[in-house]
Amino acid sequence: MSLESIKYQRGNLEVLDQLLLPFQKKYIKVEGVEDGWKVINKMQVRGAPAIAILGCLSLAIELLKDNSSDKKVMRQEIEGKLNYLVSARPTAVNIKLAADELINLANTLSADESINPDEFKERFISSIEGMLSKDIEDNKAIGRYGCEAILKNLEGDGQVRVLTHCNTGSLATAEYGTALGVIRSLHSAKRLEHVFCTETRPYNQGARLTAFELVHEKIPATLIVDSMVAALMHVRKIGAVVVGADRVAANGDTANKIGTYQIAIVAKYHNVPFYVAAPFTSIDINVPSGEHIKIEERPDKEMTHIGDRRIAAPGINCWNPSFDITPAFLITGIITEKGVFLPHMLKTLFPI
Ligand SMILES: CSC[C@H]1O[C@H](OP(=O)(O)O)[C@H](O)[C@@H]1O
Repeated sequence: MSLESIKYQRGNLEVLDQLLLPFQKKYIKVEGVEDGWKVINKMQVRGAPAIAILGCLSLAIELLKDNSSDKKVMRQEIEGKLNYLVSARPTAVNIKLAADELINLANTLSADESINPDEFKERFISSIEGMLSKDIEDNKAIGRYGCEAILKNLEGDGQVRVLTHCNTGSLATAEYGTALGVIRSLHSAKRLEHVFCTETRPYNQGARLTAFELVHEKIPATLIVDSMVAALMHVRKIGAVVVGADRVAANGDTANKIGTYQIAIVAKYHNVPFYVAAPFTSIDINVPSGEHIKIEERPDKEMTHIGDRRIAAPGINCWNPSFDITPAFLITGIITEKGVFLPHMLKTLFPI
């Protein structure tokens, strides 16, 4: 059983505080949208899909307690609370797409006179609860397609070494993960020789979270420092790189954890296939290319300190973008729950 980032039963929502991992497993109660915004903004829960699911579930928790009998008031409040949740972190698109869909649903339910306020709440909350199981289903499909794509480059029935960056596993999604889901699928198929995971400074999603998930499931893995990727590819044959995504633009340019871009450059130099694993909920067809994606900048303290211990000279300036953009030409394929696509083919998959 992989680690659960989000625990939900109707009326009760808790998140695993990822700032304390891997040393302490502590769940925090989320009682509404204010709590939801805070745990996302502080990165106690993080990962594009998990952010969207947790944010929307925090609204469901609040709506369940709402005794309003006026659908129009409920609809208005829903829109305001979803827009507030979207503001917690700007780069990942999943929560924005989920908010747009839920606002459309609220408008439809509000306008339908055959639906009373209780039915409105029931249908709205059930729609949010469906996000959990759909995300897990999507991740399993991404795992299958990704496993197939990576193995088709291999002769015979050998095993493959894979490199991944940041955390894209059960701690970044409802369960199983995206890029780490592909790795889980390779491992289940007994075709995974080894995983190399980068520590992913400054938040250390790799050293603290991915390493935790891989050790937890006894998947053979080695942690490397972010600056070791080129040296590793020079001395070891890496069969593929697979990473996640926070927002994929219409032309396939991909915003992902800072450091992804340079890994893609090194992979291109070493002829290593470079895959992005992401559900359709991470694809923003309204954004034409990567330069239009807002990159979140995080507090200096995340760079100058590890926990409460300062590791950088006091007074030094810092630049702390949380993501970078990998241009589509460096990406071999985008692994989704509907199949693997060449980056430039994405826009053909969406109705005009
Ligand atoms: C499937 S998670 C996608 C994405 O989210 C992570 O960013 P953060 O830890 O800052 O939320 C990382 O970029 C993952 O690749």
